[in-house]
Amino acid sequence: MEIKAETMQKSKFKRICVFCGSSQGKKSSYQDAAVDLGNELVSRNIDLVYGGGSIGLMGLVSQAVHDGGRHVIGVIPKTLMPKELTGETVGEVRAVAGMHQRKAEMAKHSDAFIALPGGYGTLEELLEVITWAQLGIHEKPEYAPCRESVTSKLCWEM
Ligand SMILES: C/C(=C\CNc1ncnc2c1ncn2[C@@H]1O[C@H](COP(=O)(O)O)[C@@H](O)[C@H]1O)CO
Repeated sequence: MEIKAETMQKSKFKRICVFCGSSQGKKSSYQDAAVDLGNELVSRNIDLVYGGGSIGLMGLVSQAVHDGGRHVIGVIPKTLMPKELTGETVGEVRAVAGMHQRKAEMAKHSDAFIALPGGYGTLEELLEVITWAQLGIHEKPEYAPCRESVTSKLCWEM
């Protein structure tokens, strides 16, 4: 299934959850995609929900959304804070007890999910929300970029 930007109405989503890597990845296009997506959310007046980390692609997308003046909610397990949070935090940080609560909290506060490049953690998070949709637990859409770069023309496929 492919959903083009033209079909995504500006006001359809208030908050989107972004799953992405805790590292920056091997290609600079991944980092570009994270910043571009952050800027795209800002241009559409969409707030961000994410895993709360300041490292990797998570750090880049959250910084872009925060810099653009949109609200950022980061949901992070207390035990992961020393590992995934370095330096200053952006936006609102919600500390939770564990990984399951993190995913539930991120899903609760989001109208849709987008996955950028990442590792096993990103894959796990995306697959979980897809399977929740399959089970009828939610009806929120999931998108993953169909290209390395999600620059001006947003083009998603799942
Ligand atoms: C549910 C549990 C383990 C399953 N593994 C993960 N579940 C949810 N999120 C995870 C898991 N492993 C890592 N993460 C987080 O994903 C983010 C991106 O990680 P990536 O590997 O760089 O893509 C990062 O915030 C990880 O913390 C435990 O019961």
